[in-house]
Amino acid sequence: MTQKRIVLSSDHAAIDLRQAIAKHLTQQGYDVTDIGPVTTESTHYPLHGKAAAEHVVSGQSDLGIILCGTGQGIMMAANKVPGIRCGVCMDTFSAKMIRAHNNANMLSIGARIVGESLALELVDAFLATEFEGGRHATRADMIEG
Ligand SMILES: O=C(CO)[C@H](O)[C@H](O)[C@H](O)COP(=O)(O)O
Repeated sequence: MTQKRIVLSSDHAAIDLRQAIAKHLTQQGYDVTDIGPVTTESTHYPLHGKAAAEHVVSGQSDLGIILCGTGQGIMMAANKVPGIRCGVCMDTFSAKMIRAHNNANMLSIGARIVGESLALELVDAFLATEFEGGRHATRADMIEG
């Protein structure tokens, strides 16, 4: 099944890259919900990671893409929400594999590490890949605890 509804969020470190991703996905026909923030005023990544994660687990979006300076802090915050499996990716192989093997429902990107061109490739790889299930479902289920 194609996952069409995508929620985006970030902290202040990733506003421009997040908006470029939103434009890219909208052009491809995805139903994008960008929950901000919209200014570069300093903010707190845990708030935005949690808000995007709750958008996914509540069923308002199928998948989420979140960003902060490194991608790490906002990923940690998202993963605290039960039902979220989020990984930070800097290469397209990982972006595919967190879907294929880990059934990740969120992707995190570090805007102070990854440029726009690679970020769009990461997003495309993540969204184009389906979970393979089988032995990977057994393992993904074990993560839920
Ligand atoms: O990368 C981050 C967390 O993993 C966030 O972007 C933080 O905001 C960063 O650590 C600190 O950024 P700041 O602009 O120096 O406040």
